[in-house]
Amino acid sequence: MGRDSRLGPPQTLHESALLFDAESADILKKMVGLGVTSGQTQRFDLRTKAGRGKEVYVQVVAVPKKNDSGEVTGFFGTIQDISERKYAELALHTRAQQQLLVATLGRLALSAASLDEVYAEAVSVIAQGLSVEFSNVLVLEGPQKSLVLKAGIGWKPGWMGQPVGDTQQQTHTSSVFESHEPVIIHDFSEEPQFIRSELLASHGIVSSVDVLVGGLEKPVGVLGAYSTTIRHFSADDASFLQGVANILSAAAERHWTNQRLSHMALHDSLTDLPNRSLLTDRLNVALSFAHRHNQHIALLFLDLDLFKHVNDVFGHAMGDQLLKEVARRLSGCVRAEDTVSRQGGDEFIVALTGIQNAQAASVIAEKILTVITTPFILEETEIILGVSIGIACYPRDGKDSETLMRNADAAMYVAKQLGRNRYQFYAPAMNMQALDRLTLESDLHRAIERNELFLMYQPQLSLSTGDVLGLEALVRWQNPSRGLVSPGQFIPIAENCGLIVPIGNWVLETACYQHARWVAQGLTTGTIAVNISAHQFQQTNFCERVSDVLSRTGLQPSLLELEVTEGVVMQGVEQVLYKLNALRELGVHLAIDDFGTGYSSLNYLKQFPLHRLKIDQSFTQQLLNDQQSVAITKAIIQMGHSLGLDVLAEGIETHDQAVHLQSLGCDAGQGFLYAKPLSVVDCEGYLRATP
Ligand SMILES: Nc1nc2c(ncn2[C@@H]2O[C@@H]3COP(=O)(O)O[C@H]4[C@@H](O)[C@H](n5cnc6c(=O)[nH]c(N)nc65)O[C@@H]4COP(=O)(O)O[C@H]3[C@H]2O)c(=O)[nH]1
Repeated sequence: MGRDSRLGPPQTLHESALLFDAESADILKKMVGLGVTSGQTQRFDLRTKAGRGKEVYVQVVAVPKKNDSGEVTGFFGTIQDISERKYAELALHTRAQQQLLVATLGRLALSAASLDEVYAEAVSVIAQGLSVEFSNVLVLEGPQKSLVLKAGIGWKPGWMGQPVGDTQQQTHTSSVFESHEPVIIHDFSEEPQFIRSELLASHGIVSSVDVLVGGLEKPVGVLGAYSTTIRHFSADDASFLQGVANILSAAAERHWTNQRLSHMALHDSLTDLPNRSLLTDRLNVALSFAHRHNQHIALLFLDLDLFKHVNDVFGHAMGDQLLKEVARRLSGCVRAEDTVSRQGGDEFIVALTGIQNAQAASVIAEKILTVITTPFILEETEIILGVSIGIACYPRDGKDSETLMRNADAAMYVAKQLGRNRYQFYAPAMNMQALDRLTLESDLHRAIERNELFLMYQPQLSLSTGDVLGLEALVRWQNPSRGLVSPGQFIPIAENCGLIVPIGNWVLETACYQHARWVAQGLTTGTIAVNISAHQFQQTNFCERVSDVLSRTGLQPSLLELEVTEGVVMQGVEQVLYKLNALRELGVHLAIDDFGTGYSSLNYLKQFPLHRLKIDQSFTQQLLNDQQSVAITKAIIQMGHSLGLDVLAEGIETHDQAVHLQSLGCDAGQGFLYAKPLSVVDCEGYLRATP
């Protein structure tokens, strides 16, 4: 203050005013003036600067001295230092303000649409709460763990969104990451151990306080307040800042959790590809865009061929790995704006947007066929896959996502029917086929109870002696409105809808019963072969059922031959082996049907207790004009013999085929050359006529 205290108490208003700075002196004079006119005692607080700039608060009480006529002639009074109380009051006020700010930020953090909004509010809260010119939120981003200026107050334009450092540099922020404690710097020039970042240096920052914005798995970043003049940030300042940081870390966690949840809701958890609902969303957006801009969209429905075998033979873990790899390869076939999605199982949908014409889709389909048929190497095992692709195009094949998906699916089904590993564009007739499939399925449900199924029997002969070695039972369905339906038509449908089990059981029982009768009549000593489908074979009580049928029909077990396809025995080798052994114990014969068309591994075949390999009729029929078929047939016969098995060729239609097969060493045959599948009556006649 501007008066020497050795002079004693001030005697005049002027002397009193010298105690204060100009602003407070002015207030003093005004208040005393008010006392003169009102004649009232004046009581007021003044703030002024003491030595070294420290602020001092005083309370002034000025009591007017009056003469006999009541006029104010002077003042006496007191000036009391109330700084301590005032500072305490101010601190309380600041805390209350800060709490209010934190509470407001907390509320905003709950309702904000984005994290950026919360960050922006946080820096303004810091600036207000600590009365600083500079504040910021630095967020850790990217693999390099850069600290990016996400929000700030006071910084020059151009810095926002920029990386301003990382956790590796020896700065005060890296120290925050290391210690997880607030770092307060009163004066950077006195803390040479910290490199001042370019951001701080270019703004002339002298003092700082920084705290960590923590996170459950990793820190979010740092929050800081800065001053260009020396400022002694207190522990209270740091704890206010930490309060703000805690709100940010909770908001960031909540934001990431929401992001994760919505990602999970829209993506397939195994491959991370978009799922059906994200695909539908994107497709709807793309459809309205294509509508406005006269563009085409193609939807490719993909189903992996024989993927189930991979799961069965190599296990689900390998199946999962394979699906991930398939997803990766598919994503590599399309542009970023296209969508590859997994529908579940081994089904994928690829949506190609903004294509010039429908034919452009065939280029991608070819690409997909190439990448999927390129062998996959997983855990040193080579796996070969195929894929059937159905293509539906907007606007030609459908105007909405649902129709396009349905039609692409129908086209995929046709691609599968046509022999797999190919693509097929949708045609309106395909939906009729799908409808037909459905009505066929519902008719098939009633086929057994309405006695519409019956069996035909096809003789199997020794190629060298011409003796009848046995018969193969082949099911037929005589439907009143459809007429005679071939098994090629209804067996795959029965397999898909589970009806194959009751149908298969009926066939087994009927064939065994019929054969036992023929044996009893002395008409045959050969076997009866019955086709067993995968579902039937997989039933846990399959062996008991066979044994039960044998004892009920009285058929000798060695006269029953069960024909299973390669696919059936390649499903879960351990279990199959157990079942096949149990069947052998019963005394039943086992044959592998359609051999050469599947994926048998010789290693497994060696372990199975088999009696016969049946060469698929496709090889027999190509025998005379295709060298490759000759080579395969020869190899199958040699392999069968080396495993001690009997080999039978299916579909022999000509004498030349029979001679050729015999020359290759084939043991037995069946086909139209000898006899077509025969009704019970015709078969009886055939057996009687055969010596
Ligand atoms: N082109 C030609 N074909 C010949 C010749 N000789 C026989 N075939 C036909 O070839 C098929 C042989 O049966 P598959 O390979 O077991 O193939 C069977 C079998 O996989 C399945 N199937 C038939 N009956 C049953 C059954 O009771 N249960 C199960 N699960 N499947 C059955 O349906 C398939 C087709 O049966 P089908 O239509 O009866 O057709 C039979 C038979 O009629 C020939 O010389 N030339």
